[in-house]
Amino acid sequence: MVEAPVIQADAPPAPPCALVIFGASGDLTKRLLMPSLYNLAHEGVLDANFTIIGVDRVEHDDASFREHLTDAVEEFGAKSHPLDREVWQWLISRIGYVTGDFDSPETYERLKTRLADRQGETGDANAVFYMAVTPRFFAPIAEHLGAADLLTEGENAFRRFVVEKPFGTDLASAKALNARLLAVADENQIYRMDHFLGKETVQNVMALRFGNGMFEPIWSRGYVDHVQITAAETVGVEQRGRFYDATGALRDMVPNHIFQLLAMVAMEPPNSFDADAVRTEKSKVIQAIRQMRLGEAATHVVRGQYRAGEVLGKPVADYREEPDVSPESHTETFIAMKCLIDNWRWNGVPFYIRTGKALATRRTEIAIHFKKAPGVLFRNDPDCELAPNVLVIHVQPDEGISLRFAAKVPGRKVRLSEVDMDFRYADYFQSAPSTGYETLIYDCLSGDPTLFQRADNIEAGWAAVDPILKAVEAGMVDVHGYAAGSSGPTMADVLLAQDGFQWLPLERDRPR
Ligand SMILES: NC(=O)C1=CN([C@@H]2O[C@H](COP(=O)(O)OP(=O)(O)OC[C@H]3O[C@@H](n4cnc5c(N)ncnc54)[C@H](OP(=O)(O)O)[C@@H]3O)[C@@H](O)[C@H]2O)C=CC1
Ligand SMILES: O=C1O[C@H](COP(=O)(O)O)[C@@H](O)[C@H](O)[C@H]1O
Repeated sequence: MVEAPVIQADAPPAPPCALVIFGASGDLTKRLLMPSLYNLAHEGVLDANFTIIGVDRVEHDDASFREHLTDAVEEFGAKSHPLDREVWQWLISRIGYVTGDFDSPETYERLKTRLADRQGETGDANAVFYMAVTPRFFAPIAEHLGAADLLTEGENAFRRFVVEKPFGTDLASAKALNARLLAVADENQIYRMDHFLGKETVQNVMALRFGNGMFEPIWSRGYVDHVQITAAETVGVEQRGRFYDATGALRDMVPNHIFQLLAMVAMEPPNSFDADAVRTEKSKVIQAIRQMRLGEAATHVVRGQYRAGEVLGKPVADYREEPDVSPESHTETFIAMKCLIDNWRWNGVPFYIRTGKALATRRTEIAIHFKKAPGVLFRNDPDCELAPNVLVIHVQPDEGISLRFAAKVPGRKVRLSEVDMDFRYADYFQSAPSTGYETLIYDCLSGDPTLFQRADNIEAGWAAVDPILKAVEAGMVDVHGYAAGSSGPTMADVLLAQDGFQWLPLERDRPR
């Protein structure tokens, strides 16, 4: 094996372990997992006895798999910094491969032999099994691992597995999947991935709320008017038409990513950063999202589908002409909805959500709109219209936090204007190149499940979404066309207008 290069890390190395990747020849491994592992190696936080074992039906031996990965990493770069050959050699020398079918017990016997050989060489029996596979294999692979006795933990050896998304397609299927996984492993061995939780700004919500004295006292229905959560993408469905047309924006984004953002903003302070303390608070708030009655979905939910248009100067086809999408498709590529949270803190405060593809700009943000100040002093002055204060957490791109408030325009007459106080991560901190998976992989290797979804988090998300899925199935929520490159269907504006609000514009400058 190649010796570890000396690189500065701000965290201790994760314990030694074999990372077994099912789906090792697939897209996720190539595009995100390997670049992330490279970045972790570059940071110096992988143990000298760290090993990767790929499992896939695509024929490879160790050498040809290493070559395949080297080509892939060259192709994608190490996600924003030039490849350091020394680090890559260090990592690649720890990679092996098992060819096999996920449905065949022999695959797991070969894997077992491989893990036993590694244990003989290194004295370490830790293993993490990463399911970078299509969801129909999540439960079967876990069951095969259980049957092959690969999930039994020793006194000094952990056995964990990571499950990718999507986790179920509704509440019933998510429960069924949880039941099958929990039949072969304990909850603390299961790491359900939600890559939004790996985003630095999402994690920063807890620092903002609980590490400062000034925000939490005003973080409730007494001061907050409403909250807007946006996850706008410029990309269309690209090559994922088959998956996306059967899924839609609601299932793809809301019960997982968007509700995780909502939970970060709306949960009660946990009594520690212990994983279960945090995840219990998240579950509580997601469970408190009011479940819509069938008829309510028509007024609280807007679905959209993109039509031909132009995004960032490039033509985009009508969604129904995208590869592997039905020409009659009614699947939504955009969804906006109003959520109410039935708890003491948030009673009566609407949380508006919108997410969609082929929109004018890429922007993920959480905007807390505060109640207006009493207008007594300025009530007769047309130059002094009071606007609400808005705190925006910019999740991506250009991560940061900004606060909008009113200031006097210089001059003899009193006039008010809105100004922004703006914190940008990039101005203060140097961040390491990242795919977004590094923190999550490191945490899983280190045994910290805080940023992974517990079974009850997932089920709570689906429970809030299920009534909407039923209303859609019953044909009660139409799908409205919107031009690619726009801000979504106009009905999304109506959704807020009927409550007297407006979305923050998707296309707006953030002054420096
Ligand atoms: N790709 C991405 O950017 C992202 C993916 N994900 C999730 O990651 C997971 C994997 O996605 P992705 O990498 O795109 O999928 P891929 O289809 O690219 O990769 C899956 C791999 O598993 C192999 N495979 C399929 N069936 C078997 C079998 N019976 N036995 C052995 N090997 C088999 C496939 O081989 P073959 O090609 O021959 O079928 C392929 O190499 C999914 O859950 C997805 O939702 C999540 C976020 C982003
Ligand atoms: O999980 C998914 O997320 C991406 C958006 O993630 P981001 O990190 O690029 O913002 C989305 O495009 C995809 O449809 C969905 O499956």
